[in-house]
Parts: sequence; structure tokens; C-alpha cells
Amino acid sequence: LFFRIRKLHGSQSMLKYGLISVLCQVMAEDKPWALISEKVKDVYLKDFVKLMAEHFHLVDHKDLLQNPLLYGPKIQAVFVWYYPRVERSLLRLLPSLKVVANGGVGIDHLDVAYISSLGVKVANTPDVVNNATADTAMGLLLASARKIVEGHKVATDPEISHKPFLMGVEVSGSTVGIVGMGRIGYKVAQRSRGFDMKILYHNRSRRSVEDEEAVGATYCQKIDDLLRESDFVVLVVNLTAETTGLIGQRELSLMKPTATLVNVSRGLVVDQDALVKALQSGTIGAAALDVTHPEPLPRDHPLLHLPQVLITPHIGTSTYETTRKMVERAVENALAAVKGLPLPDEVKPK
Ligand SMILES: O=C(O)C(=O)CO
Repeated sequence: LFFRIRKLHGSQSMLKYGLISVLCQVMAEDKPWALISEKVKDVYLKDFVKLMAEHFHLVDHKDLLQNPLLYGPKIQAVFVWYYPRVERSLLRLLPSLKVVANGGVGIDHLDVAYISSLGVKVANTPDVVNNATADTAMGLLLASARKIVEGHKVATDPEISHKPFLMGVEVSGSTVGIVGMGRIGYKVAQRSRGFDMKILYHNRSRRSVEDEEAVGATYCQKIDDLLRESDFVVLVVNLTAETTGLIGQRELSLMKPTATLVNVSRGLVVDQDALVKALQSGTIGAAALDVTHPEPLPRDHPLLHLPQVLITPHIGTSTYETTRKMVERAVENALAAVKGLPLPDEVKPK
């Protein structure tokens, strides 16, 4: 059609440009509409929002709430990075919604059963998050064990004249216990092998002998055995009804008084009050947490003030490369749903 219009000559040029402009508008309308959170605009670098905007007209949550009748019926996809919260009140505004496309693997913040009951698909971005999240776990483990953050403070604070030795815990040759041997857990095991660590793991189902041998991991059917023997306990489970509060007072009391708890899963996997008590009483040695409940913690929360606790603000996947892959994957999932095609990463209700 475009080339036919271009062939119009002379006096027809007004008509020609009019038709081209209408055609461009029709083509622009062709792009589906998607909702993102204004927080995503703040958090995600412009490049990533641009990537989504190549395929979707983006509306932010604030605009939607100001103009629900204008935008609500157009929106076919919601991109979620924790925000916007996909509450029932939001879903009611979106009668044409086809997909909730989550960036990240954890979908504990989504009511998948309810969203699916509306005929709306849910997708996440597994696999692409594995390396960055496993790197974060190892970073926390090493930084906590070798007091890297305190070391930086001491080295850069001119007021500290007496340099303490900052005695750490030896990582090489120690025992790591990985709770949750899924895709990220396995990456943690691969990295731990590079540090000559003895590797224990606990998982709902045992890995194949080949998988175990490839990283030298030993299966602990009972989590208690892993907790008793490990110098570093690394939590890499999904948050589910079964894993909520998985590490409580009893479990912490089984750990070595020198042990470190590393959490890159979700804050609610740990009973935080019990963790505070275990740290204060010396039941365990240290904690290194990329996730807490809530996030961020209130400024007066004891975990923020214990010297043996290292906290990062949920940066498990925050690398440029992984974020790009997550955005690309979320866009692929959303486009597939809009076109009625199978989603690369559909999450079905349990
Ligand atoms: O992928 C996820 O769910 C994360 O939380 C990454 O840290």
C-alpha cells in the first residue's frame, strides 16, 4: 500500500502525504499497549525502557489511574518488576489483558491462580538470571567471610589510626550447604568447587549422579544434617508455602556458632526475628542477605545495626547483561501472548 501511495504524482501530492500520514498512524496503532510501573522507569536504565517501547506503547501506572477509561481497555500486557503490584483492583481496570510478564524468576508476588482464572497468562524469566544471582551469592559469602566492607571502611577512614586486623573466616576448603539445588543453586555449587569447598545440598528431589559428580556435591536428604555441617549455608529456594519460614529458631540452633547464613532467595524464607536473636546471642556467626522482609528494612531494624550482618538491596540480577536478557525475555513472552502463540516461559498455576 505504501509503494502504491508513493506512485501518486503532482496534484495528488497532498493526498499522497495525507494517506502516508494515516498509514503511519494505523501502523503505530498496530503496536500493542503495555503497562509498566513508574518505578520501572526510575529503576531501569533508559535503554531497557526503550527496548520495551520498540514493541509496545507504554503507559505507566499513574497515567492509567488518571485515565482508566482511555488506557484500561487498550492494555494487553503488564510488565512487572515487583511493581506495579498486580492487585485485583488493577486487573479490573484491564479487560483486554492477555499477559503479566514478570522480569525475574521469582513470582511469589503474583497470585498466579487468580490471574490465570481470568484467562490471563503469567510468564517469568528463568535461566537468564542464574549466573548473576549465583555471583551475588558468592560475592556476599566472600565479602562477609573476609570482612571486605569493614576493610573498605577502615582503609578509607582517615580517623581510624589503629588498623584492626579484621580477622575473617577461611572460605577455601570450608563446607558450603546449598539449600535449593535448582538452576541457581547448581551455579553456586559450580562456583564453590572453584574455591575447593566441600559441597552439601538439600533439595526436594535429588540431582542425578552425573550432576552431583560434576560439581562434587553430596545430597543431604535431611536439611538438619546440612545445617549442622556447613560453614556457609546458602539459601536459593523459591518462596512457596513450604519454604516460608524454612529457617527458624530450631534450624538456626543447629548451625555452627561460626557459620554464616547467606540468603539470595526471599526474605520470608527466614524467620527474621529468630535470625536477629541467633546473631545477637552468638548462635550463628554472621549473615549476608540480598533479600529481607520487607525491602528495604525500616531504618531502626536490628539487622541493619549488627556488625556481623552484611545487607545488599536485592541486587541479585542487577547487571547490565542480565537485565538486558530479562527485558528481552519479558518482551518475547508478552509479544507471544498478545499474538496468541505459546509463551517461552509460561508459569502455570499449581
Ligand atoms: O529473579 C528473581 O526473582 C530475583 O529476585 C533476582 O534477584
